[in-house]
Amino acid sequence: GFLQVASPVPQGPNKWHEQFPIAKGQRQSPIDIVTSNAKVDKALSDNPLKVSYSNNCCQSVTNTGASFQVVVDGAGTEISGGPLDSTYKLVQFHAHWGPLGGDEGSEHTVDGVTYPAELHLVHWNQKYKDVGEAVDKPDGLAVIGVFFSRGKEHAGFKPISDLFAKVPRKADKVDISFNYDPACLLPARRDYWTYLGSLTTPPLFESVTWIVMKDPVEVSAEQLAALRNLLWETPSGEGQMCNNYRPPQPLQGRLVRST
Ligand SMILES: CCc1cc2c(cc1OS(N)(=O)=O)CC[C@@H]1[C@@H]2CC[C@]2(C)[C@@H](O)CC[C@@H]12
Ligand SMILES: [Zn+2]
Repeated sequence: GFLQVASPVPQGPNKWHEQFPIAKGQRQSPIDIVTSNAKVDKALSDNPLKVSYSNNCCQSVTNTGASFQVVVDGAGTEISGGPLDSTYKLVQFHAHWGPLGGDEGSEHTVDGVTYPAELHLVHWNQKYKDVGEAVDKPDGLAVIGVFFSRGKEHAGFKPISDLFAKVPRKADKVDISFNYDPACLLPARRDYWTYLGSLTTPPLFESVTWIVMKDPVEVSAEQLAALRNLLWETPSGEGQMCNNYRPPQPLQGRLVRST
């Protein structure tokens, strides 16, 4: 989890409730997905999740000080169907990861199992005028989570992971001049779990319909290591960005549905 230190470095997750009481809310994320408790919902397959991304939507990669973030021009980059009652537009994607070589780092866990990293593709509901209006509404956001496992190199992730060395410091930014279709980061099998949750860092708004893909995608140890080209503030000064994940939160009786 995040480091427990005095400001200016951000406070760790178990201190967030002091400034953001919603941290102890009824629909916080991430959660541990207990697969035996997930309920298969035919409605999810009757109206399949539709992912239609364009291949020139990615504008830039930036170091937010908490993750990398690929900023997307959402034009024509939308998802709908599945658990969603309207069209949601992609605005950014980022990830969370653990220590070098470790197996923790994902935010969601599956029957207590962690993955070395988790990608989040963040979308906002088109019924709102912009992401700023959508961000704190109960149906405002939809985030697709994809687990990264350590294995062979992910050719589709390489153009992005090669850019991390160019944005070492907070607010560093590099333009993406090549065509890139973020759908290449999704697993081939599109089965998922879905539940109502929240942002996983402050402001922790309870505005996210989570869609967590069941299958991880493989990335190489080098690609996981490239995440550490990103630097952030630590108590002893600048250090490699890692462990930027929130641990699982109480389910509070929520239902997790499954395709
Ligand atoms: C990394 C945590 C985070 C913050 C935010 C989002 C997504 C986030 O990651 S996560 N892990 O999917 O919850 C989506 C929308 C962002 C929000 C932070 C606050 C805003 C930037 C608002 O000011 C307008 C859009 C908002
Ligand atoms: Zn995230």
